Amino acid sequence: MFSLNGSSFLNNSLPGVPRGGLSQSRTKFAFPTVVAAAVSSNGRPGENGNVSVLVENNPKKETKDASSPVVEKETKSKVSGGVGDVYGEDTASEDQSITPWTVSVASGYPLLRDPHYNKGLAFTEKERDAHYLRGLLPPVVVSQALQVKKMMANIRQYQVPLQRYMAMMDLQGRNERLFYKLLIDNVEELLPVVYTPTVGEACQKYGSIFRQPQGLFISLKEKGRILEVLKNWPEKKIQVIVVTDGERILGLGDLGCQGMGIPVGKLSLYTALGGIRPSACLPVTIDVGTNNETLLNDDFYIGLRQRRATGQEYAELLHEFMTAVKQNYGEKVLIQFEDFANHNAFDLLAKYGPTHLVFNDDIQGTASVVLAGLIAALKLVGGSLADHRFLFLGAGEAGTGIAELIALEISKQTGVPVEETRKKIWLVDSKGLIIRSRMDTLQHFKKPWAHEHEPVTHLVDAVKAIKPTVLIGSSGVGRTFTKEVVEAMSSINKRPLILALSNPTSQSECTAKEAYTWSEGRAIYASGSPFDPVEYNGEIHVPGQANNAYIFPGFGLGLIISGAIRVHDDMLLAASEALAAQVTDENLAKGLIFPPFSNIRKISAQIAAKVAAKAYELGLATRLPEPENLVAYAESCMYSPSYRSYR
Ligand SMILES: O=C([O-])CC(=O)C(=O)O
Ligand SMILES: [Mg+2]
Repeated sequence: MFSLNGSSFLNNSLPGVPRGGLSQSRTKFAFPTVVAAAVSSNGRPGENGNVSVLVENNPKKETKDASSPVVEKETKSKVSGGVGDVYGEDTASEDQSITPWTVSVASGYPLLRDPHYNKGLAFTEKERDAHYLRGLLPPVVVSQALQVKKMMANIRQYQVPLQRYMAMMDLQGRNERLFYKLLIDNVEELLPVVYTPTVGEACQKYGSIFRQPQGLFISLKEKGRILEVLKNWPEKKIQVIVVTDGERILGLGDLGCQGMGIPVGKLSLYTALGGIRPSACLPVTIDVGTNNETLLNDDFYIGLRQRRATGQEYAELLHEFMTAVKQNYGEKVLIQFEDFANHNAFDLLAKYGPTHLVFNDDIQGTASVVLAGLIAALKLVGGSLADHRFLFLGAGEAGTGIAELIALEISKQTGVPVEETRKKIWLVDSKGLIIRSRMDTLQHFKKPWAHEHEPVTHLVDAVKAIKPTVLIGSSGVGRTFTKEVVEAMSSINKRPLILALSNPTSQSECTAKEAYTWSEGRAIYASGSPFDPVEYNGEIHVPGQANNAYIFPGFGLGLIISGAIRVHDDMLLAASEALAAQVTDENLAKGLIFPPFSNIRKISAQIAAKVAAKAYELGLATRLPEPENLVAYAESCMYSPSYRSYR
């Protein structure tokens, strides 16, 4: 698509195209060779309400001669009662080639089918006249507020979470602004639907519930052509890409191509919670195969039916992708790696950190969120971070990422080198406590955590030996904080801090109820997936949700508004401090070490401001001059889902 700029064009018809669109005039206008759109300054057709005329077509692979007007070919359909079949579509047999070029006009019927501009029953009388909608809608005109009310009532009727998810995805594909309005206004209720935990089940069943494709699929078949594939995406001004290769979806393992639900879900949070425009978000799934036998044998599987490519073949595809992204979208596009397996996640971050604006949510996002929770929790348990001892179950992306950020923060606070502060932090993996004697066989990202100690195999024994004040689960394996483990934590600490981070709910190390019951109401508990409040001995305990969703949307917004070109660890620390500062005494009194999600857009603006300030301080920001009030600036940049008026 190329843009025809100029304001007069926005208000008038395309040359040769009657106002009101091609759909009403197909017999007069055949095979337009011009692909044109009313494009506003942000590259999005009519984003500012200029939806007068939008024509898109794809005559690239034109097989017919554009100069021979098809209209003159008197083809009469034999299928549907002799209606003119000017394109020969109905009369062609199934094995006959025809050109599938389409003409869509953001007016009349196609306007109702375009999720970016559709408002459904909220189109005003004036808009119905101006955009040829008369008769295409029932007479009533309703407000967006009423549409929200109706959709929420509809969604609440579904008892099965996956049905709610599908209803939300359908809405996103039908009326984007209404989708975001719903999500923003009902964030606490709908986050678990479009995101963790339901998105996990959606990915597991993605093939069977697949309807409209969402996002960009880049498979081994596209090797050598990734730049071309990026150009197929309809939006040109991309600011955030979330990419997965589906190898470690939440704690559910390898879901191959069906991991697409994750980038789609994360990006809808970028918009709803962080205010990034939906048109600037690009979900990507890289399909290099799957080692999941169930999926390989599933008729409905949507991905490549082969085992995962590894080594050079994998690295080359990823490198082509990273190069093409920078070439197509420039230096300032944020690439968020999501749910890659450990063996690739660390390497990708290390490899592309110096050359691209990359962020690994599972390593860095989780770390920043958990550190924020710990900083807030200090007000309940006392002392400084350096006074605490930390024990992790799980030494993968989340575990080692959190551990490193804690060590870094303690080092900043105390001036003690990070090599020393790491000694306050112990990790247990599937083979037991990570200790010096295991050094030779440890993966590189575990090595900094190998301290001097006797071998310990079981978590409960590690708790007894290390005597941690904080226990963090990040192994992706559910039900591992047993009664014995929680009791051991509670016998050592007056207020044991227990974080069960693995997702979705089925993989949680222990439930909120278990943590409160087994600690006799003393635990300070937060989990990756949400749990309801729990009553124990007449007292209500509210579990916090230690989920990345607190940080990445605001973090990304901060990078974008400052025009940052690289991510720096100090930005993660700044984000943690900004989030921790949002936890009120009232929250803490309920045992909550994270603020409620209901305030998340305000929180995101605070995080964005601190991250942007750090980018300026570090000389990594390119948007100059630095805005005076970064919070106000962040807020002013945020997308609002209210309908625009169409002239
Ligand atoms: O998606 C979430 O809820 C958090 C996350 O990144 C993960 O568990 O991989
Ligand atoms: Mg993740």
